[in-house]
Amino acid sequence: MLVLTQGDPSGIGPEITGKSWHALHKGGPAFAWIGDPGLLAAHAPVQPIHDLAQAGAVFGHAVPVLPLPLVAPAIPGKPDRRNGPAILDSIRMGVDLALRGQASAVVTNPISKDVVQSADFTHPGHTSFLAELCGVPGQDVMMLAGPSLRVVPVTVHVALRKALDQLNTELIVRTARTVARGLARDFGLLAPPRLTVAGLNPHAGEGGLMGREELDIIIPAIEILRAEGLDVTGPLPADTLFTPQARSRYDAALCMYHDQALIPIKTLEMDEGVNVTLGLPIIRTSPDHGTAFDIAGQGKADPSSLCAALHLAARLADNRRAASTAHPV
Ligand SMILES: NC(=O)C1=CN([C@@H]2O[C@H](COP(=O)(O)OP(=O)(O)OC[C@H]3O[C@@H](n4cnc5c(N)ncnc54)[C@H](O)[C@@H]3O)[C@@H](O)[C@H]2O)C=CC1
Ligand SMILES: NCC(=O)COP(=O)(O)O
Repeated sequence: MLVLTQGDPSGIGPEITGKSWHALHKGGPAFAWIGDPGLLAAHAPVQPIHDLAQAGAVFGHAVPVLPLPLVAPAIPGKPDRRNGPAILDSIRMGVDLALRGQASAVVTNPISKDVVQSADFTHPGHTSFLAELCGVPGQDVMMLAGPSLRVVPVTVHVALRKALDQLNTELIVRTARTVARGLARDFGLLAPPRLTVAGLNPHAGEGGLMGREELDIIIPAIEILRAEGLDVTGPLPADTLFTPQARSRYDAALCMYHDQALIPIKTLEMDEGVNVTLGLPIIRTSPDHGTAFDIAGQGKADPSSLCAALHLAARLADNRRAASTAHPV
């Protein structure tokens, strides 16, 4: 059974959850929602449950809901910081159920990073928060996966200036190892994963003429990874890395900063793109888009990416279970 967090209650999460249930309630994958039942009731039939084990019997006729009431009314398009703790509690509860083996995976609805910030919560999104909750801080890797492209931002939610300072050989090596393992174990790639690494500078630095990061940081990382037996190409100029021909030559592209990775996947596969967190002891996926406050409450939200996230979570969980049965740790 998958668990789905409520996300920001003023965004499109409730609407796309209801639409996803309508699309999936006959054939699955089945999920239980962790949130305020009243929030979802406008979009689908709901049935509160007290134990996740009850969810399977409910999913065919209603969304099973593990109730987590909001403190402030959820007004579409008008996020309210008072609901921040409930948004975070939904994520905590989902992770806890997955860590205890009761949920097969956690799927998260979008949150506004800004709305949940407080003295106690300074994560720039789910990804590093999930790693902390799972007891593996710093081991999280963000991947955006679609039918024809998988991208991994090596530096993530940080100002571009700071991203350049954060980039180092060790970070690229560590990220690539996690990606290779995730592709083999969770995505079930049968052949050794083919990774490619984007350059940072125009024309991948043009031999140092347009920047030295390729020579000083990226090439040394690629050499370490190749010495470990990984299939890694690069650094390749980012401007031609996402053409159809180029995409056919790799299983995942490591990108040096957030937008280098997310612009191509959202342009090519906004509807089917899924955000996956690698490096965790649990499976977590999410739609690739955000809270879409601008259209919340208008009935216009497209549930495709959430449906894709639910399908992918179920597939990754099956693959990981099969891999752990074949190679018990
Ligand atoms: N996984 C997560 O929790 C994510 C959260 N965010 C957060 O979401 C908030 C808004 O971010 P934006 O950059 O505005 O991105 P956004 O993805 O929320 O919206 C960008 C544009 O795409 C449209 N859009 C997004 N999803 C759609 C859907 N399912 N159906 C139809 N149209 C859709 C929106 O209406 C908007 O015009 C920010 O606070 C950001 O941090 C952004 C990405 C992922
Ligand atoms: N740009 C991706 C994004 O904002 C999702 O981040 P996270 O909440 O999954 O860490």
